Amino acid sequence: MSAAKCLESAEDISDIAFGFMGSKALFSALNSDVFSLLSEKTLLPSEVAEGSNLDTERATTLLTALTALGLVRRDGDGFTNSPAAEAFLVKGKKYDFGDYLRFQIDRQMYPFMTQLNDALEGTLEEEQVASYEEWFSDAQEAELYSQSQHAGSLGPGRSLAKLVDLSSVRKLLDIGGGTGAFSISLCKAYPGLRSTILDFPNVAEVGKGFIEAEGLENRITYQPGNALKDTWPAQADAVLMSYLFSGVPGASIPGLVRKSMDTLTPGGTYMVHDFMVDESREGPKLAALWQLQHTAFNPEAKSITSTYVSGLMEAAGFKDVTIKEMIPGMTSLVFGRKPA
Ligand SMILES: Nc1ncnc2c1ncn2[C@@H]1O[C@H](CSCC[C@H]([NH3+])C(=O)O)[C@@H](O)[C@H]1O
Repeated sequence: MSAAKCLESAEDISDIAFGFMGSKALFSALNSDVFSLLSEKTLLPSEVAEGSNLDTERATTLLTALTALGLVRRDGDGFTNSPAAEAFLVKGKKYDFGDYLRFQIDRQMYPFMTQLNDALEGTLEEEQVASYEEWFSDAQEAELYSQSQHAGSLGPGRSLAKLVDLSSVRKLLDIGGGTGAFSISLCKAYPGLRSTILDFPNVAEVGKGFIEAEGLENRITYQPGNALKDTWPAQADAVLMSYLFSGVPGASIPGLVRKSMDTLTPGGTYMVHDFMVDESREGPKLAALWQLQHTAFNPEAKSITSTYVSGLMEAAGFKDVTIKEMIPGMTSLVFGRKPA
């Protein structure tokens, strides 16, 4: 349960209202490679300017903002990375997620937020409503999104492999599986596993590259298509839907749960991973905000709770339905078993 913060002051409101300036400072610094330049050293603004596409005056302005945000810190006359920036924003570091922020968040999610008001009021123009199908019919958009999503999902895929025992599963169906990050992590953890990914054709093209790079092309294959319209591969002993519910119209979710029940072999496992808020609707904050973000381009999206998902699964006949937190403060996993 997340107890929501209850604000008292005007400054608290300003922090939210002006938060977008901080987001942009972070994205601009990533685009200009500032954190990589400052990695394990202290530089003057002129030296940052020299190593980037900034000039000294503007490098000073940006470094000052980054310092005020705590992403960077002063060190004598110069600037250096905070421990968080050093660990998570420097290119090539093990836990670097800078490209995910730069590509998916800054270039794709941020612009969608400018249409949130219209989305909430139901006045979005037809062409602003971006089902993933239309959005990803543009190969470049599909690539930009999927490349960064891939990096973000490999870790959660490893967590899933530990949370659910898939040792007796032979055939996984990864619906909306994207570039296969979950399938790759699960196949690495379970040598007897094979996966079929159902996703749009342009996503499949990007995914094939990742799968070949892992040498898993014999175990992970694509069936390109639309999960809401096209036939699914018959008979799987596990079905996974990770971040599918947040991208489809809310009204289609119950049908996806029932269809998973029909597709699974007896004893099969169904897993749903997504942004889910608590039943109390107090948070977690990032789950609630991500649901709002999805509404900006998919106004028919539903703000789901984990108990809504577990209820649908139980109504469809799933047993031993279990809820676990996956990405702390952000996503949940609900899984259950089809009776043998
Ligand atoms: N109707 C649909 N049919 C097939 N795939 C879809 C549909 N709607 C959304 N998707 C895909 O769902 C994915 C959401 S992103 C999540 C990718 C992956 N499951 C992961 O967790 O990393 C994108 O790759 C979309 O193309």
